[in-house]
Amino acid sequence: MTRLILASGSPRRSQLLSDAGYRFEVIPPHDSAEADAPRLPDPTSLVCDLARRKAEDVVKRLAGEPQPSWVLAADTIAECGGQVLGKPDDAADARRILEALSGTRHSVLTGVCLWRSDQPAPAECWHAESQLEMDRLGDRWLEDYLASGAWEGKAGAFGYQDGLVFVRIVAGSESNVVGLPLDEVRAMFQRVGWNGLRDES
Ligand SMILES: Cc1cn([C@H]2C[C@H](O)[C@@H](COP(=O)(O)OP(=O)(O)OP(=O)(O)O)O2)c(=O)[nH]c1=O
Repeated sequence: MTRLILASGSPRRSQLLSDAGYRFEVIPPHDSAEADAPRLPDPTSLVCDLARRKAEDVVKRLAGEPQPSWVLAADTIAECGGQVLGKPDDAADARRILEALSGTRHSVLTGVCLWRSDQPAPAECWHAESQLEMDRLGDRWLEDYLASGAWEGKAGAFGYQDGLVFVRIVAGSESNVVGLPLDEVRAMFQRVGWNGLRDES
């Protein structure tokens, strides 16, 4: 069985893939994988490009391995009114992002890339999108949320998995919002003929 490498340092992505029953190893991409990426204006192109760069970083590190591996990478952003909102740099940036999302309908997009480490190019590179709506955030609530630090490491400065009552999904999947669209990932594995479920022989 060809092994699967999750090229991600995101605990949420590891949890989603593990809860879906897949056997995999984790090799986080280097930060440099994204460092020189162009800030593409189109959100779809941006998340696909970043997912590809993350996968490519790990594929290159596997070059000397005797057996090929499947490498899976992803990138998630929020998008509101054409503005791309990624992970906040600090509390002030988290405030800026949440104030932009407050009281709006917005999207969360995840780009996914699957690359076999002995191949010169990815087997799959695509994106999934979910639509969400967020209540208008009160100042007091916003101060408390910013002080909690729950925004750290999360695109859009919120974690849908945290059971937040102020944001709802109106279209698309929850797993896509949290960082890995599982239905599409499952279909992708079938297309490339990989079935690395833990309970398979
Ligand atoms: C919108 C949203 C994002 N997120 C997280 C998923 C991702 O971890 C993160 C988006 O940042 P990413 O840059 O996509 O991923 P990452 O830096 O966390 O990890 P890596 O690049 O190594 O794969 O935001 C949530 O946990 N909940 C949410 O509701």
